[in-house]
Amino acid sequence: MSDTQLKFTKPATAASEQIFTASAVEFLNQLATHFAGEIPPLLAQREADQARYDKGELPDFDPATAAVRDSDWRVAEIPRDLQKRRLEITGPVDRKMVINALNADVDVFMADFEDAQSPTWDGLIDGQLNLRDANRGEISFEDTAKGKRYQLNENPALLIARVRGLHLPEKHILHQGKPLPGALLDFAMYVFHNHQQRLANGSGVYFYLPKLQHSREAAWWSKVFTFTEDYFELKRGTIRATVLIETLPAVFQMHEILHALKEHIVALNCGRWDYIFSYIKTLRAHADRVLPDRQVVSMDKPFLNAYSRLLIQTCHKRGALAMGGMAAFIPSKDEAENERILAKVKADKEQEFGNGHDGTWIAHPGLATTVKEVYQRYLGDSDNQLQVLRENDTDIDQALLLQPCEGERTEQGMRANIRVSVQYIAAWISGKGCVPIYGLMEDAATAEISRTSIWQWITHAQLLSDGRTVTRELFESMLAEEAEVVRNEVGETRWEAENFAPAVELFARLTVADQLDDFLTLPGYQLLD
Ligand SMILES: CC(=O)SCCNC(=O)CCNC(=O)[C@H](O)C(C)(C)COP(=O)(O)OP(=O)(O)OC[C@H]1O[C@@H](n2cnc3c(N)ncnc32)[C@H](O)[C@@H]1OP(=O)(O)O
Ligand SMILES: O=CC(=O)O
Ligand SMILES: [Mg+2]
Repeated sequence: MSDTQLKFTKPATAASEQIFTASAVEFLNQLATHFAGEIPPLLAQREADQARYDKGELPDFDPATAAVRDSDWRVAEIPRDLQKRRLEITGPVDRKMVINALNADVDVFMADFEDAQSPTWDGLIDGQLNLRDANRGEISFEDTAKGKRYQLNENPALLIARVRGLHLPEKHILHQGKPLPGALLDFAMYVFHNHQQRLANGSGVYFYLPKLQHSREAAWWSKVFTFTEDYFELKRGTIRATVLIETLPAVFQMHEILHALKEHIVALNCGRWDYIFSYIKTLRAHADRVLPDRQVVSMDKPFLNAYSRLLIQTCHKRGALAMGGMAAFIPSKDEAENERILAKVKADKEQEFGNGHDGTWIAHPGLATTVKEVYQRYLGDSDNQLQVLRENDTDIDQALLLQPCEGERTEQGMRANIRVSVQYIAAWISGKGCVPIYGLMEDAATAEISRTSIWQWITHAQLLSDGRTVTRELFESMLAEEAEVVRNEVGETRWEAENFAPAVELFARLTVADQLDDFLTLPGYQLLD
């Protein structure tokens, strides 16, 4: 410990001392020393790729790795407890949510340090403690206001932790004077505090990896996993990953990503919301591929259905599971409205299981029964649909994956994007990474679609359905009006206490900028903690 190159910028607390023990810090220091320095070049490569797309090139399959796509190989065998993942609930890592999710009628709980989690220092530490306690079966929670006690039921769901993306720094720990990559921190502490318990439970240490853009990033994770297994003298493959295919460049790299991680990977997942965001971001300079209203961009659109089918074809050929994604609807207390919501969720999940996905996501336990009925019809007694090979899907090429999405751009759609962006950014910089807004689950990925859509409409001077051109001035006048709408909706007390004014300011700045900011969470992070 004495030669650690890590410096903590926050004073220790009773909670942080349980996570940052001397041996945990030593492991983190080792990981950072070996691997943190490789992240800036990986991020620089993303920028270099983007510069080519900005000059007119389009993402495509890489001819240099044709041999990986064309040759025969399979990923390592999927561990028994990861073969049945028909329904997964996701949620941030706060204590009540963790217990409710593990008790839900689902196979897996994806505990999220990413899209659904605003990375406050205290929230991250609590999250690690909550997952440690959950793995030990020792988690409980007392809601004194409601007089309700929460504890784990028998046979809780299987826990998979999602770490932050490679772009997000952790400013409260410096390594050699620079912020540590957030992903390394989340990964290191989760492995350190849980590997023994999870092995004792007869399982392994399981992760979701978000927002990869290229197989070189998967190769980096493979090295991190291998190093970690050697460090703790764990059998190769104790650590297993599910990789989200949720960036446009990554859809052209799926075989390569599976190959780079083939000793550790078990599945790919259609992270549809970030994928749509990435479509906007990657093709920001392409005026012929501007997306319509967010509500129109659903998974039955040809470019998104092709993405789902190609992911299934790729995974099943390689012996990996193909997970579906998140329908963002959440239940309503209004009965008629709830019926409409459940019908939409059902239709969405029908398409996924009909395509051949092995499982899917829900954001709320109230959707479990509806989705269960769907997967039971497709899977019967089977754990998964690995036998669905989609070999006849020869139509999926670059043109289809990038096909422009038809649909209107409306004033109503633009105003909804504004209100959602303001409310989500306010929540995020107040420490809440996932919130219900107008009947939808909004998290970092869905909110990114709202704010980048408007940037794209302004940048490419799009026409609204009423004939008006979207300009900065139009946006600014709508923002002033919609901010007032939100202010009336949330009330003066919340407006003042929950960072709505800084949210409006940040959102306005990002939306009228000449250059598109890659992630709202990067400038947002400067306002956090
Ligand atoms: C694009 C992507 O990356 S998707 C993945 C990331 N996003 C997510 O994980 C979203 C997870 N979902 C959520 O965070 C929540 O459902 C929200 C914020 C959208 C809505 O939460 P709430 O406002 O609490 O909903 P609501 O009041 O209907 O909740 C009812 C109960 O269900 C529980 N609940 C709701 N969602 C979840 C969940 N995902 N996991 C576990 N429990 C949940 C609540 O804790 C509450 O429990 P209680 O009755 O014991 O108090
Ligand atoms: O992480 C999931 C997504 O849809 O984004
Ligand atoms: Mg995502």
